[in-house]
Amino acid sequence: SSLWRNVEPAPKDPILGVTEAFLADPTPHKVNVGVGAYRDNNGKPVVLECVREAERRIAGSFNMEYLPMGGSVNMIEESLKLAYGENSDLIKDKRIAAIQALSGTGACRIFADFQRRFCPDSQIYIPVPTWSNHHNIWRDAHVPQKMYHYYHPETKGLDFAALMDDIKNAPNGSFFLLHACAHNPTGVDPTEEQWREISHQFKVKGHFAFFDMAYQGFASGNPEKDAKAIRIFLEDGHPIGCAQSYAKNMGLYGQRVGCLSVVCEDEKQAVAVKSQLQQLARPMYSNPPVHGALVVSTILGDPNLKKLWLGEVKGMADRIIGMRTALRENLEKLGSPLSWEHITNQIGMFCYSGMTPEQVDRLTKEYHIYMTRNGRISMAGVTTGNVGYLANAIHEATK
Ligand SMILES: Cc1ncc(COP(=O)(O)O)c(CNOCC(=O)O)c1O
Repeated sequence: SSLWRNVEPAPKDPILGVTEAFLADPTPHKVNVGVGAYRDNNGKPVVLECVREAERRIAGSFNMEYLPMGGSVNMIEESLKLAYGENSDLIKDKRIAAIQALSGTGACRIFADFQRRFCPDSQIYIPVPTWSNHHNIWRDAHVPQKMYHYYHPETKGLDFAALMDDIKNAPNGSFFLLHACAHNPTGVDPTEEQWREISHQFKVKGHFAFFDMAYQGFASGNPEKDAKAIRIFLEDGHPIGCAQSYAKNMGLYGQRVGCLSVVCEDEKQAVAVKSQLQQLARPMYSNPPVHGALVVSTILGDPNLKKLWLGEVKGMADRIIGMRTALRENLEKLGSPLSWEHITNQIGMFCYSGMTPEQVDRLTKEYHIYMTRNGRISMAGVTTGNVGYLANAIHEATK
């Protein structure tokens, strides 16, 4: 139609574009360490046994009626216990407004729209670098973005001093987006002590913390440990916001299951806030899908299935941690002149290798290894079968 003549092709998504290029490559020994999705040691996607068992249990037993606008009550309850703790007083006092979201992306987006609607003059401080889609989400919510220092290129670790300066220099009551664990793309997380200092400074400044927790359990293998940053902020009395996702830690990528929660002053405020979160969902997609939420609440609601899940999520984390060690050791065995300590210091799905876009291009052209041009390696794509090949290519490209 002539109406769309001025519609330009959208720019390629930096992450999904890598997968397209990988799929188009006919080379048999090609390696995909681009997309952030777990793969087993044969490079294959994994459906957790706890998920298959939950599916078996619910098969034929649920109807196709609409969920309430806020989504599955059971899934929300289980999600809040996971993020805030089994014995959280905030849950007991009904101070948390929460809705089922379309995975982590949906949770971030509804929050961004909520922030825009109820704090129209606010901005959001986003770490440098961050998951590329964060910029799109708050842009489309019309919330102006500011950057805060996070990654330190020289040490390939956290630039804590610069981070604290930005927190101190931001206007009082600023909104900050924080990765709860397994920072994407750097794999660099503050230590527990650093989180305590950040929380203290947020208190002094009256800043608002919005935690994006897309990897709880997937980082260390222990969901309680991976929620430590949130628990520190809660102990300090911060009224945080939190986006949860079951894409990675339960392998429910395509089921789009997540939860958005906002800590309120009291039950009355939580009821009001929840009703407004639902109002944002209503014109966007009306209500969320049934199946994935039922899988999550079946697993988390059954002690045996939850135990099975805890073992499986630890298994995924352990495999990745093992590949970090293997990649680093292979590079050191090759006599690389560079330090690769950051490969094992970093945590979660990704290793921020420090390779330049040109070096990444060489890996792709000469070795058919695919990763985003920022040098981020999705460790889930590394296997005992390709780690030697990958190390050799990285060594050749960086020596
Ligand atoms: C920090 C963060 N938040 C949120 C999300 C949202 O994930 P989802 O909406 O699937 O729950 C993701 C998923 N990232 O996708 C993998 C990649 O970077 O290659 C994420 O990394």
